[in-house]
Amino acid sequence: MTLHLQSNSYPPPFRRHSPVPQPQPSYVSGSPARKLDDDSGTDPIPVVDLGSLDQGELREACRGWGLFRLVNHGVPQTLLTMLQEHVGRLFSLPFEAKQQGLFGSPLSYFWGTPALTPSGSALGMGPGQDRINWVEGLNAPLGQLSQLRAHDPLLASFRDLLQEYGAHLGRIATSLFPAMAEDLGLDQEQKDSYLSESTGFVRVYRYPCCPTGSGNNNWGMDVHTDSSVLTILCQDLVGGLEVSREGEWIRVRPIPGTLIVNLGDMMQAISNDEYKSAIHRVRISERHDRISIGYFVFPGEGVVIRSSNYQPFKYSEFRAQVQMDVKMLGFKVGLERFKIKPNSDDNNNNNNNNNNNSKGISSHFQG
Ligand SMILES: O=C(O)CCC(=O)C(=O)O
Ligand SMILES: [Fe+2]
Repeated sequence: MTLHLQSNSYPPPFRRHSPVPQPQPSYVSGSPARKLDDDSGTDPIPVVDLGSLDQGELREACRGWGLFRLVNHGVPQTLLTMLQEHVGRLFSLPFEAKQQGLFGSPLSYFWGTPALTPSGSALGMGPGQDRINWVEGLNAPLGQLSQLRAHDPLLASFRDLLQEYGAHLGRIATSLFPAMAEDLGLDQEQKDSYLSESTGFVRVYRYPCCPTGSGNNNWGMDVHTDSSVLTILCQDLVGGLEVSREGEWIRVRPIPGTLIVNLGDMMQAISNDEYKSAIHRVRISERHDRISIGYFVFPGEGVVIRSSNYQPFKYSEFRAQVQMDVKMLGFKVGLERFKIKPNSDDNNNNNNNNNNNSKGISSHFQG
């Protein structure tokens, strides 16, 4: 009975590939760690300690990687564990119920692609996008969570956990950003407006396992950059996140109790390309479903980003352009659309139609 229910929890294309699901690995730190993705226990990902922020380390990580591991972040381990377990329970509910709006506004359920419209529904696939991503998710705008009519205790406790988690992540983002702004020499107005806690949202994901893993060029999430200023990820022990560095794919190993911060496109633009928007992807596990929780934060509503490599633009314009590209071309062109190109008409005109040859690496986006 339980197994029957669990296998029906998957979106149909994932079912025939999903063997009897394996038990979810526990996220509990301090318990004998099941290092599912690990053989050596270390990786080269830079570490930043939020408890005693070292400007030099932060600077190196932002300039060289666009991604780092955050320790001493102050989010209680019990909260991380409870949220992970809760997310696992929500995704094990029957697929049809999830698809038919079981969770209710402002939560929205999606699968097959992380590219969503601003209201949170999956964006239709464009011409080049015939492959689905092996993922299902729930989008949760933190500012609207109080509107959630939690008729079910499972939903009510999910909302409470998300609110508590969101407050912590807002604290982390607003502690990290001023240090980055300082390093970049931003003025006070830019420091105050380029990251706005009120824009934060959370996405929770389940990546179903697949016996062939990513062997058939099937990805949990295809190679992409995030559109955010900052993204902060909490992953379980299954692993699969990979970041590109100097042309090499590097595994971002799951280490209990740590979070992963990655810089998004808005941060790259704000920094005039001094910082990198991390290019990353998610590999599918052959044996275990994977749960992860992403927090995304953006510039304030209506704020114009100014930097010498880019035309002045608002995040809302960037997002609209990305949506159009994904729909029309099947992939995200991203920052290239807004880049000022020397000796091109773009400098005198708008450049929105001129970059169809510059295929972005990203097929997906957040926002
Ligand atoms: O699940 C992960 O580890 C990464 C998710 C991700 O890249 C995204 O949501 O943009
Ligand atoms: Fe991402």
